[in-house]
Amino acid sequence: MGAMMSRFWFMLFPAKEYKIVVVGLDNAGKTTTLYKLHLGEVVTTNPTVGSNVEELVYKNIRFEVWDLGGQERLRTSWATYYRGTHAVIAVIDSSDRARISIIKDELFRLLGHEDLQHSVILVFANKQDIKDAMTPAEITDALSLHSIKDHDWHIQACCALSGEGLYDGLGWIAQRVTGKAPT
Ligand SMILES: Nc1nc2c(ncn2[C@@H]2O[C@H](COP(=O)(O)OP(=O)(O)OP(=O)(O)O)[C@@H](O)[C@H]2O)c(=O)[nH]1
Ligand SMILES: [Mg+2]
Repeated sequence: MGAMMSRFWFMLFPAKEYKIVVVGLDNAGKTTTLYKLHLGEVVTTNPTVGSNVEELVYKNIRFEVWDLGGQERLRTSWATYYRGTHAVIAVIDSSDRARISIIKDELFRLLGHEDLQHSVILVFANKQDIKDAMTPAEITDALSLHSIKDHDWHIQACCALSGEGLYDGLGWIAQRVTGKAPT
């Protein structure tokens, strides 16, 4: 009876789901991040063409997470995923110094999009396990994150292979989108 009641309740009042889009250049580690969070495992990835979408539940909060392909020819289609987005995760390959200015340009283009006006921005400084990876402070400077005034943003060091830092980042998003302190 209890299960039936809770099912009925859920049908009447479905729990809110928050939408996250995951962007970043090809090879940044977006798909690895999504599946490490979803399955708790490192999956073998191929470059994403189009998108992957999975539901994550974290601290009773449901997220619909869209992982987008980062190759240059695919970036123009990122905007087709933006509507209804509560949070953007920008995954950075912290060892890819040569292309940090490219993702900076993509990030600022995205910040100007009207469908993301109310979205919060989490930057994952991924691949911290690689020797000589840029630190979060270096990436903050390189991306001019302090110049972002119209969006709430946060940078989190992480390693998608070990999972280190991923839940800290998701916790920040959870707290920002629900307005509640994490429990
Ligand atoms: N050393 C290291 N390698 C990582 C890490 N995260 C991901 N990788 C590797 O980076 C490569 C690319 O990872 P993907 O997750 O496929 O990258 P992506 O951002 O989804 O790439 P696209 O789908 O092409 O946009 C894979 O070989 C991953 O194993 C990390 O934290 N450290
Ligand atoms: Mg991918």
